[in-house]
Amino acid sequence: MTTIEAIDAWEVLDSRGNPTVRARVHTPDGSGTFTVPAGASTGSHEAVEVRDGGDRFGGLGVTEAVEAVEAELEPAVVGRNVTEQAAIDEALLEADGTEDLSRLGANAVLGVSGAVARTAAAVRDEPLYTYLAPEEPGAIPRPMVNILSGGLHAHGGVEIQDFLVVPRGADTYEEAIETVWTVRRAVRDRIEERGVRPLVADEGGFSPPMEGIEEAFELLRAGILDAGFEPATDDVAFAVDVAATHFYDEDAERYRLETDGVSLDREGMIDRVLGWTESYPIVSIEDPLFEDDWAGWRKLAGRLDGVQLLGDDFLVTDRDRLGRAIESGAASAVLVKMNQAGTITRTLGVIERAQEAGLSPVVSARSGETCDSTMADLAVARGAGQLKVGSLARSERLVKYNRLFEIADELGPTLPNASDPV
Ligand SMILES: O=C(O)[C@@H](CO)OP(=O)(O)O
Ligand SMILES: [Mg+2]
Repeated sequence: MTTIEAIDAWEVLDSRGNPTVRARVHTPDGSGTFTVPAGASTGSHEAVEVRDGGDRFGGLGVTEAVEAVEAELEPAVVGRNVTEQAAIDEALLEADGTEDLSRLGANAVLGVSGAVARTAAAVRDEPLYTYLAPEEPGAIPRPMVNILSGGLHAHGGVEIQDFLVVPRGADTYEEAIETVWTVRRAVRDRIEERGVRPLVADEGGFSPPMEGIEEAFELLRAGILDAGFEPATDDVAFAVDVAATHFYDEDAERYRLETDGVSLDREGMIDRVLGWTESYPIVSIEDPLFEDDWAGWRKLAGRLDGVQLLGDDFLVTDRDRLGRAIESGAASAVLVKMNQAGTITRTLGVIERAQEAGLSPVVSARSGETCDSTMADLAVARGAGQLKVGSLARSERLVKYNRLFEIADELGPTLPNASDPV
């Protein structure tokens, strides 16, 4: 048994330059650190991060969350065996006392929970991806990689948040990354040819001016062809994170797609999404409808054929919402973000529940990231099959992609079968 002796926490900065929580767990046999990411296009049902308000860092400071780690969470876990992740996470939830972790903050709680997992793996002298595995770890996940960005991540531009590519024709991780790198380079060249600077958004995707949403899809298609691949579901496919909640006008019940000059009701939005899937080789579509439109999601699920319907703001890595989606058939995949759940144990529970029910878990980063690679190990440990980290640029993204190169070297580079049901 290795007991937790102490926990430290600091306010550090994330990839947007915003304050976030870093925690370190100390034991006699070693220590481990975890740094918490933060979303911009957050779902309203996710676990709540605590920010200070007031003048410090424009109200975004996390001193209260940092203090909560040392004042309330440390006493709740000191003396416990560091490998008892589930019991420790339960104690953290009890110390907070709210379902959404809004008292002490999901950023405080996850900081400790993540650092406990990392410390336990270090103490056992094993990689995190085997420590977090039930028995054997799974394969390297197939990445879906952001090429073009819009919505809240681009601070203007198209409303659709992520246009991604999925290297479905690649058999190995290395081949997948090289494929996407080539496509990204080709898209960058096309943007430059238009006399526009290829500046990147929060997740490293390009965000050139667009006259319509179709133009973004066409740019992806052209980049794939320029790179020598086929824009096709079995070669280089498309994925989209619509993040529709963030351009939905709840009062008017309309989706305002200003880039296309339209304002759509639910039926109109469903038809538009289906139109995209008919025109382009889309294999995965995330948050195409408002986060609380359960009836709309069910309807769309019934009309999509062979396209993964992925819930992010809709399911918020929450067991209950996932359970409801499974029962009602409202989604076929769940995005998994540790800080939406708030603890490692809750996150693992969501992955397990999804896998039992035949839904695909897609392990995801946040738009405000840190150079913490835990999510890469988590995805491998649980055989999640798919991973969404952002673009092949910016170090907070690359640390995850590069961690997978290391793991691939140890475990073998083969990706899960691309023809598995999406
Ligand atoms: O919507 C998403 O899937 C994520 C990552 O792309 O964004 P954010 O972290 O801002 O919620
Ligand atoms: Mg999303």
